Amino acid sequence: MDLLAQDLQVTLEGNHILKGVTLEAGAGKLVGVIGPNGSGKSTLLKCLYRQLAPQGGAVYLNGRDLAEENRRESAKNIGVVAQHNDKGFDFTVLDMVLLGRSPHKKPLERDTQQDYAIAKEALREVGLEELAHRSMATLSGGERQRVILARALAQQTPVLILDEPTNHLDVQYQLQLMELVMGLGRTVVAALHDLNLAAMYCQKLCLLDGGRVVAQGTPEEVLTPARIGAVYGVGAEVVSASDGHIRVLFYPR
Ligand SMILES: Nc1ncnc2c1ncn2[C@@H]1O[C@H](COP(=O)(O)OP(=O)(O)OP(=O)(O)O)[C@@H](O)[C@H]1O
Repeated sequence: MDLLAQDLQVTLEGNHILKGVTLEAGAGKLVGVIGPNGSGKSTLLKCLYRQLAPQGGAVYLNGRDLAEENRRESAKNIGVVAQHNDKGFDFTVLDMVLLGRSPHKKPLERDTQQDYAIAKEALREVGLEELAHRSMATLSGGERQRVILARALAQQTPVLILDEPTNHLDVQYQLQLMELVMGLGRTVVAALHDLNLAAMYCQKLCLLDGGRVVAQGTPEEVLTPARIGAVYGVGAEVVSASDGHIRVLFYPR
């Protein structure tokens, strides 16, 4: 599915946070949203998954304005891994992942064998099938993050919105998660702090600064030393790695 955010304007408590942000994620593409702290990445993502209604502009899914769809319909199309996953400590891991099935069911409808099979498969994909019956309260931060991804996978949506999905993950799981997400063939928009993960896995990057898009394009087009210096205030060197992707080295100024 094709996702288009067009000219989004968001003002929160009198502060103009998004100032005309346009972002397009073509079907099956992995698009990274990057930018310094406070640049508006989470705010943009919240508009995409409808936690926030922009004061101006609109979000279109395959050309249809999301604001005109009911939320249940949107939840069948858009899965989310948000930044603060501090709810649901009373749940087991499997129950948490089964919640991903709820947009596909009627209110109070019981989970079917198929729901269980989908939830278990999602747990297997994130490497946590052995923790299915553990309480969420006993998990490490990284394990919890992977459960939340499994819940979004179990939702089986064509679009995934991920807000710093590699938060809390060690380097092995960071790479595993990005490989998994890339291999899904779904439309993914992910806010990422790690510019090297962004360069390795995203087909397209959207760089935000002060609530505006300052560059959009391939990692090679967006991640230039001059632009990184201007936006992040650090020295940077961009090198070609043996895997064919660029990497950025950082230096204090
Ligand atoms: N509810 C709110 N009321 C007022 N200001 C807000 C609100 N939510 C966010 N902001 C402000 O909007 C700006 C953008 O925040 P946002 O969380 O989108 O940035 P971000 O790029 O995701 O940052 P980070 O990398 O630190 O997670 C920040 O200055 C933040 O303080």
